[in-house]
Amino acid sequence: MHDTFTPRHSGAVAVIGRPNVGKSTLVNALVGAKISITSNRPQTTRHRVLGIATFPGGQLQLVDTPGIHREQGRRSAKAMNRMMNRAARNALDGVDAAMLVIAAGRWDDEDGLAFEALRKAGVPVVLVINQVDRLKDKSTLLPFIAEVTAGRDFAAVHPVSALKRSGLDALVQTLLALVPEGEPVYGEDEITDKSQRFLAGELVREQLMRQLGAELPYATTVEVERFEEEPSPQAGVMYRIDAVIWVEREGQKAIVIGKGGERLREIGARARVQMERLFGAKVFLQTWVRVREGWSDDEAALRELGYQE
Ligand SMILES: Nc1nc2c(ncn2[C@@H]2O[C@H](COP(=O)(O)OP(=O)(O)OP(=O)(O)O)[C@@H](O)[C@H]2O)c(=O)[nH]1
Repeated sequence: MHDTFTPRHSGAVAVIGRPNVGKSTLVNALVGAKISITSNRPQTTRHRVLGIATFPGGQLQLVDTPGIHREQGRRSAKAMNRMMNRAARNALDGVDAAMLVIAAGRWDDEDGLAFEALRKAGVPVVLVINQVDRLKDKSTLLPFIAEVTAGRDFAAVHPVSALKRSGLDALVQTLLALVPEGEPVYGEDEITDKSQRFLAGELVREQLMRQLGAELPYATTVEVERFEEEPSPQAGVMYRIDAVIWVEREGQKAIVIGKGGERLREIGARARVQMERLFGAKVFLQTWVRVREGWSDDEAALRELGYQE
């Protein structure tokens, strides 16, 4: 009740972490809907997706930043440091706080460099230790926290499980306290600044990654050619969605389609279920695979297909 008299807070929070630690799962859990795609294949996230999470105490605009903490191959520590500082400055422009997400029990030099870059950019950093549900021996958690936080001034440390949604309330309270006082920037029922059309494409891409795994050609993208909302006598509205999966070679097309078209059917069927859940309406989805040679090297083609690095 007395909440009415407490000022609300609102601000942007960057989500940073190595591939596969669970950033997208965390954003989805905080927002309460599926807006950022997840798979167990590293580097799933190619676009910055802003998740909007509104609570009684205020609103967090979550920026999923794939760039800053990417595996940099065998570069020297110095070059890597420079790159991270640059990436941090760009990605962090205008954010009020950052979450450095790690997986419980795992911390490496790259996490240390990311922390330094964040501190240099002047944002408070909350350490989010995700996947605590996977720890076999829970007594290892406290020594791990002690080791990671030694000499590093994190604004707060939160062990969580994004998958099981545990520890998230406390994390939200911390984040709200770190962002400035202010009224929500977005409406209460808004969950992302991305269009439904964009999200539909992402859900197809998620199924491609899940179902093809290592077989998936790197140069694959999804273009939503048609996205139409129609009145439906039974269900209010329904959506007609046509999605094209672009690959670079005929051989890759055969892989995506599968024997007798089985794989493509399965990809479409599962993506449709996810879309219906997200949009809360019936979806008719058609998917095609098309070949366009060399698109991944062609900047104009990339822009046309909706890439924004
Ligand atoms: N057990 C467990 N698994 C988790 C948890 N959070 C995420 N995962 C799993 O970890 C895998 C990677 O999760 P993502 O959310 O895609 O990871 P990400 O950090 O966004 O990955 P990129 O997009 O590649 O940067 C998925 O299979 C998730 O289901 C957690 O709290 N516990």
